[in-house]
Amino acid sequence: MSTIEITGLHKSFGKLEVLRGIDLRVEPGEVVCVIGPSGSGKSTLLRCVNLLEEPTSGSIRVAGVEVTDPDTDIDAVRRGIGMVFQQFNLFGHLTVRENVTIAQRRVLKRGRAEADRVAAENLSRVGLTDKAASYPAQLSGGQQQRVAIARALAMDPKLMLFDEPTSALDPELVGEVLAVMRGLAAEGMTMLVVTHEMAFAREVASRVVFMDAGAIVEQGPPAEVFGKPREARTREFLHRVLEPTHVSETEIGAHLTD
Ligand SMILES: Nc1ncnc2c1ncn2[C@@H]1O[C@H](COP(=O)(O)OP(=O)(O)OP(=O)(O)O)[C@@H](O)[C@H]1O
Repeated sequence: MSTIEITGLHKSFGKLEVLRGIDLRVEPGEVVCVIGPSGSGKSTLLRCVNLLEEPTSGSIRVAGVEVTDPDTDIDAVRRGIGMVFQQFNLFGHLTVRENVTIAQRRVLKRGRAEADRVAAENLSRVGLTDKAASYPAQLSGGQQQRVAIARALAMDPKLMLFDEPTSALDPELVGEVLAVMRGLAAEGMTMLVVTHEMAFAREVASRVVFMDAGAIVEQGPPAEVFGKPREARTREFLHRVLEPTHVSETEIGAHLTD
């Protein structure tokens, strides 16, 4: 049974058709990285998986449960999914430890001692044992995002969704978050990751999915998608994001005399 099975997914916002028939499966233990131009629908796809957006049509099964079925207990489905967003969304008035324990206590009804133990375990996993008593404002962006990952992990997710988790970070802090994600991938966590970090996708993904204009244009192992892209649109995108832009003097000249 696939962890995620998306079939014929369409999503429109008014007249704007953002997802135009997505078919995608994520198998247990896979790390699937979704890449593509800005506005191609990557975040919307991720948000449909746990019904943060309501699909216009199509089917989404998470661990065999149809999330679009009105009878599905969506909160129960969400409990099995760890979400990590671009923004860390930590509570500023709570310590790091409290940020990692609050949902465990309220949602999973764990007692304080058990929640603290799980928090300590997961803060250690993301390398932040010494920050448990700090407040978010005392941490760097990279550390705050690692707290957000520890918070998600503390809920024992079966699957994790990452929506551009490093986009809000200064470049020197990106590596520490990617290192934590790399560690999770190595542990066999099932991950669906929307990312602009091509090096991460290339090294860590079991499969790379290239989206453009609301559709999956091509997908495959990173060596194939990055090394020998089949579709012209994939090649153009990769050329644009991987190559430094060179504008020759002739091109500048041509532009000026237009
Ligand atoms: N709630 C919304 N209401 C209206 N339009 C929306 C909404 N959410 C997204 N869109 C539009 O849907 C399109 C796809 O957005 P989405 O965020 O999924 O793209 P993306 O590929 O993740 O882009 P980026 O890489 O820039 O984050 C965009 O044109 C966006 O403006």
